[in-house]
Amino acid sequence: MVTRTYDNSHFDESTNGVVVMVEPYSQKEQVQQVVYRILDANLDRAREGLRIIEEWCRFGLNNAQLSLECKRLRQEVAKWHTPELRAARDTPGDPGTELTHPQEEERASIKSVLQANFCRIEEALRVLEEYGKLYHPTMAKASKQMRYQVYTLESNLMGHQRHQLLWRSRLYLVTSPSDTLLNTVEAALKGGLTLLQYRDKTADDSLRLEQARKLRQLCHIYGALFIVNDRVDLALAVDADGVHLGQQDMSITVARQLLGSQRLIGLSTTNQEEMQRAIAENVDYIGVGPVYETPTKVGKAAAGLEYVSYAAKNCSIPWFAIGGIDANNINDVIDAGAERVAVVRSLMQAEQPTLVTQYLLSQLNRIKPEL
Ligand SMILES: Cc1ncc(COP(=O)(O)OP(=O)(O)O)c(N)n1
Ligand SMILES: Cc1ncsc1CCOP(=O)(O)O
Ligand SMILES: [Mg+2]
Repeated sequence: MVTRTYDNSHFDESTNGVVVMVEPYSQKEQVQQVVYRILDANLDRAREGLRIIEEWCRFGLNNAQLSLECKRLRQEVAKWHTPELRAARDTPGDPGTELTHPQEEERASIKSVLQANFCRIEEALRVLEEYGKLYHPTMAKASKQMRYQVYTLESNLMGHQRHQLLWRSRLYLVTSPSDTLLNTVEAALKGGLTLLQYRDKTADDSLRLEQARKLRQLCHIYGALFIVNDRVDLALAVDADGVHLGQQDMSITVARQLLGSQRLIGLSTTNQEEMQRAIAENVDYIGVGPVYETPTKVGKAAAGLEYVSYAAKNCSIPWFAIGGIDANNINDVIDAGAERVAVVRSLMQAEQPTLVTQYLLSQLNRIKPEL
């Protein structure tokens, strides 16, 4: 009887404790076995993660192109999962099956599910690349290539999600400095807000960074988009969904170079020429206003409801009417053609931001509920 074991002594109950001839694994074979187990586990991990992403692309987004890319990657991973690697599996002897982190048991949103699984796939592919070098150099190379393809998939998918949510968003809250900043924003998010801009023109950078981080986290939990006003560096530092720029801020070309194609760039416009230029520059959305004069933007002349009507007829990208809009006049702005509005005071100074959010949204949703 030849029994393989990891150590050199072996007690076999079937022979009543009589030590039988054991042919131990050589050290080289033992190491090989461990490498095979690592490869087996990580091939599984990468494939499972890809399947989770694929399900969202297919059923959540109905996106054939993204689904196909997941499937292709999954099949490429499966190609490397040979019977010899599968044979090395030892689930009962794997101490890792019991280990979970509390964060794995709870996810705040689809975005968190996707991000956690992208991390999982990328880690698994990195492991396959390193340990694959001990197995098959071609596998190591293929794993590296797949990891870069997964980064691209992640960037495309996250960009797609952002754009979809932007198009669906009808109400945009632009913040102003407030002692109750986080509470007010959270109340609006509870009311259904899906788009937030952090705007503070006076705070110093350390406070801006701290507040932007907290707001980004809050938006993440509620599945809302988080945009930073004026500052591309701050947007990148907190991994925001995008930036909002004015006509006097950094150029769109430079901002796009810094932010890439998957993050959002919004631009303020006050007239037809600025709107046409913004569209030509491929911004993702524009602000249209100020519709009314407003103390939030002192000294800026109103563009009026005429400009709102022009936007309704001529703007091919999402646009948000902004400036002096509140619960009393929102229907005039809607009647002029607006489907989306941005507000500061109406929500930041509201006693009940959740209710005001719900009311503004209910008015905007009256027009085309399917947006
Ligand atoms: C949605 C939206 N529209 C317009 C503005 C104004 O931007 P800008 O002209 O750069 O002025 P500041 O906000 O920087 O004072 C905006 N912030 N958001
Ligand atoms: C930032 C900005 N840009 C054009 S109007 C405006 C401020 C809008 O603030 P409010 O909603 O309080 O009138
Ligand atoms: Mg600005």
